[in-house]
Amino acid sequence: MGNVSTAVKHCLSYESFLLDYPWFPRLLWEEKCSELPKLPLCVKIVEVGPRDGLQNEKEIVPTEVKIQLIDMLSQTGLPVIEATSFVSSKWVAQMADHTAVLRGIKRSPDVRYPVLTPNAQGFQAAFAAGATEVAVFGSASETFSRKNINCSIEESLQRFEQVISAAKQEGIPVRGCVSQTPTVLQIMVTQRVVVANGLFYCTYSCYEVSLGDTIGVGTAGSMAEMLSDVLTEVPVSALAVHCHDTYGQALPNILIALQMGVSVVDSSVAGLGGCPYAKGASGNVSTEDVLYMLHGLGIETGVDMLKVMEAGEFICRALNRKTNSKVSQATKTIRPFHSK
Ligand SMILES: CC(C)(COP(=O)([O-])OP(=O)([O-])OC[C@H]1O[C@@H](n2cnc3c(N)ncnc32)[C@H](O)[C@@H]1OP(=O)([O-])[O-])[C@@H](O)C(=O)NCCC(=O)NCCSC(=O)C[C@@](C)(O)CC(=O)[O-]
Repeated sequence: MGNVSTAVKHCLSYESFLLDYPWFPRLLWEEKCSELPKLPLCVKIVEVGPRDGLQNEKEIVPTEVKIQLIDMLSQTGLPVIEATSFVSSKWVAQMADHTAVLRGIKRSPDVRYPVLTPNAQGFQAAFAAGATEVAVFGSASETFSRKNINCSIEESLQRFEQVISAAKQEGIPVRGCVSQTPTVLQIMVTQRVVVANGLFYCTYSCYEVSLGDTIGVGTAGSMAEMLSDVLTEVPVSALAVHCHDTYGQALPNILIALQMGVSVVDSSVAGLGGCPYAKGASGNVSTEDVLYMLHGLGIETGVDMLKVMEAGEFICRALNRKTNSKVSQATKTIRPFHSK
């Protein structure tokens, strides 16, 4: 029955299924189909490589390299590319060239380019530089909030209110990002008591909230538990997931989220990344690997995986390092299956 279940899952119609299993009754096929978790038909990928990916680089990456990376990504079909962040250069020197990056890129009319803005000062600078979308970012952990943005969760929510109200006046959409906590236990506790409230607050004003497993310790089980809690407060259409791959769990975690109805996934070209204020956190899940999984499931993204791989090769060459994308590593020797 196991093989049949797999076949049911991958068959678009009973008729095509019958070609392999001519003896299988229609009613049972329908029953099996209704038991399977439904996956979204389309997924929106939010590319975070140029910001989350590069912010942790020790050597300052030249502005032209950042611009070329974003320009290459703009040609791949990605609908959203997080371009940079308007944070303090004393905190994250790598993002000090935010204005030059935002002004230097060739914007595609089909792509949105959100930038991170932690406070009103960041918003004003981003707006002056021509940002047309911003993102606020907070945390479900008091400790991480202080380490990352130097304030308590409550203070951060007040700052977001200022950003959101200024953005609204200018007609600029705001995304929200919520980072999780450093240990599994804290995650389980704070997700219930803080994230749900924080998210409710954010979704009130943000068009979408990205739930970050910042240090990549989540499992399929904790993702399911966290999402079912959050979904009691927030509609699934307002949620995205942002998984780091520290423990190699990012893809299963994303798959669980998809099965629970989430259809927006943050990822980073070549798996670049890590948060400067989350020690030990490895890169984000790679965009190439997410695309390979999604396309393998028959889920549309509108993104050309081979072009993303080219952008990945470009940035890895510029950084003089190997890609973290398993798909890119594998396709150096093996032709890709799902090369859409
Ligand atoms: C939030 C602040 C600015 C507070 O920093 P602060 O020091 O508490 O700010 P302050 O208000 O006390 O001001 C101190 C100085 O900072 C300046 N300042 C104040 N605001 C700004 C600004 N926006 N841009 C530039 N400069 C700013 C301000 O002008 C002043 O300058 P001074 O008078 O000393 O010369 C600081 O803590 C900061 O920049 N933190 C950045 C943290 C960061 O970028 N972390 C990485 C991104 S989050 C992430 O990666 C997680 C995520 C989103 O991807 C999700 C996941 O992975 O799960």
